[in-house]
Amino acid sequence: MKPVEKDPPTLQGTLRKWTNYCYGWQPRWFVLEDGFLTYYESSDKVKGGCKGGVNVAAAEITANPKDAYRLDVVVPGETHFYLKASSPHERQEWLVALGTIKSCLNSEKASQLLVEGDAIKRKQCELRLYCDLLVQQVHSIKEAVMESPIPDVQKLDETTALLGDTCDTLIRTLEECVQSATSPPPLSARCVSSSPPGKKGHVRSQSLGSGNSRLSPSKTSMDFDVKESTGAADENDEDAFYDTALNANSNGHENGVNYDDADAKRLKSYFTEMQHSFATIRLSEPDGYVPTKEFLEACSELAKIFDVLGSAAFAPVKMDLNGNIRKLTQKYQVDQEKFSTLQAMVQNEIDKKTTEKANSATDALLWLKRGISFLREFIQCFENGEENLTECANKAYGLTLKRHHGWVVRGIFSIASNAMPGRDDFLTALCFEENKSDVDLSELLKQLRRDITSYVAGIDRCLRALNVFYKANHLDPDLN
Ligand SMILES: CCCCCCCCCCCCC/C=C/[C@@H](O)[C@H](CO[C@@H]1O[C@H](CO)[C@@H](O)[C@H](O)[C@H]1O)NC(=O)CCCCCCCCCCCCCCCCC
Repeated sequence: MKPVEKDPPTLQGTLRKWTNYCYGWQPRWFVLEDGFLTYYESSDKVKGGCKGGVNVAAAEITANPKDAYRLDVVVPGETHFYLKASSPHERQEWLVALGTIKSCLNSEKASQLLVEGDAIKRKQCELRLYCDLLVQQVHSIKEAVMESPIPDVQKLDETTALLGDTCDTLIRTLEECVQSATSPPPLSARCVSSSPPGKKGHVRSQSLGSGNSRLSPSKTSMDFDVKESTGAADENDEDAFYDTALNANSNGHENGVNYDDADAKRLKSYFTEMQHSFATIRLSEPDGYVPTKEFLEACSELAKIFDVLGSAAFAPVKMDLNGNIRKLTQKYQVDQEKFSTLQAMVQNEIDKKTTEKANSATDALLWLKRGISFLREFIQCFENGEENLTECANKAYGLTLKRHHGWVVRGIFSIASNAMPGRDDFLTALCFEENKSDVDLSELLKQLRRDITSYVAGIDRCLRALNVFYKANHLDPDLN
């Protein structure tokens, strides 16, 4: 590593870069200079030209919370550099240099932080809450260490992971704060997405918490990655993980709802473009077993709604949802045939008396069920004519999740529900037409209502069947 005394900072050195599944992590020579991170085959091949590069101002830089060597430099939908330093200390140096460059480059925009809008005030509240959360989580870690001679490692792991997540969210929110101040964008403009989530290779209109993607300068001639990493981006993408793990035999379909010719002019929306939907899940007759694969696929697709809604405030919710999907996916993969239905998975734990074990499928599914019940109530409230989506979220929360949450999580919910867009922006966000401004909102709403009806019917079928099973086995305190 060679720091070069310059302002903004310059750094060069070898990092291992993820290439693909054949070649894995390969050493490459990286140069951070003039706001760009470029890489070369090796230090002695610099004259041969760089293999790729990224405009640091436009990139999200993340320190992997689980791997102390790894950092990611990502321009959402464009360039993914998954990197490993040779030591945590070296990673830190790269992070500091990249972060410093980023803030240098953005400081001109940041200096315009004079606009005192509602958005900023709300973000300030979020920041305060995240600080409280940090204090609380540090306290929990302290407790976990002190409570007995042998610290509870699992509790420690969970709390430290949460602490990392909170820090990430805090930082993202700070970035959003700066960006709201420099250019408060109308949500309808923010969520413009020409290709929807759920399709491979889609360009996320806005990744969670990445304020920068919103204001990213358009791709410059330097934002490129010479195709060394076929599929590497997908393989490292959390969403892609679920698609890949669950989707081995799945054909693309238009959310399984049959539309006749009269629907030929259907507007593209979150629902028409989704690959997996609750609407298409078929339960076994007459037992009502819920197919594991299809259910988890539909849940993964649901988690993508938070990318569409696009606020960092939804990050903890998405993370929790994906965490439970991951737990169930992992168990499913142990024996796909045996665990082809959700009930079979839970029954297996009942038989082994492990339903109450940490990370059990039973517990993960219980929380998924609660989340989906929340969604069900949220939609119901909207369908009943409530146009204020924060109200819908509050109502649904009171009916489903609130009683299971302590004050910290209630605070997180409050942030998330206040980040809900207004009705029109919400509808526009669900619309995936390229020229959203030309779309007749009432036409869109009519279509969405039809799609939502079959979506909700699918949710109801699954929830009913799962509730019967959970109730019969005394696995859900809400039902007994
Ligand atoms: C309307 C938008 C706001 C969405 C807000 C949803 C409500 C979120 C409530 C706040 C959740 C904060 C995140 C973390 C919470 C967890 O602490 C909590 C408990 O976690 C569980 O702990 C167990 C151990 O005790 C552990 O074993 C288990 O694995 C773990 O999960 N988790 C929860 O409360 C679950 C929350 C899931 C919420 C999913 C909501 C999905 C609904 C999406 C609504 C989108 C609205 C647009 C709809 C458009 C039409 C499709």
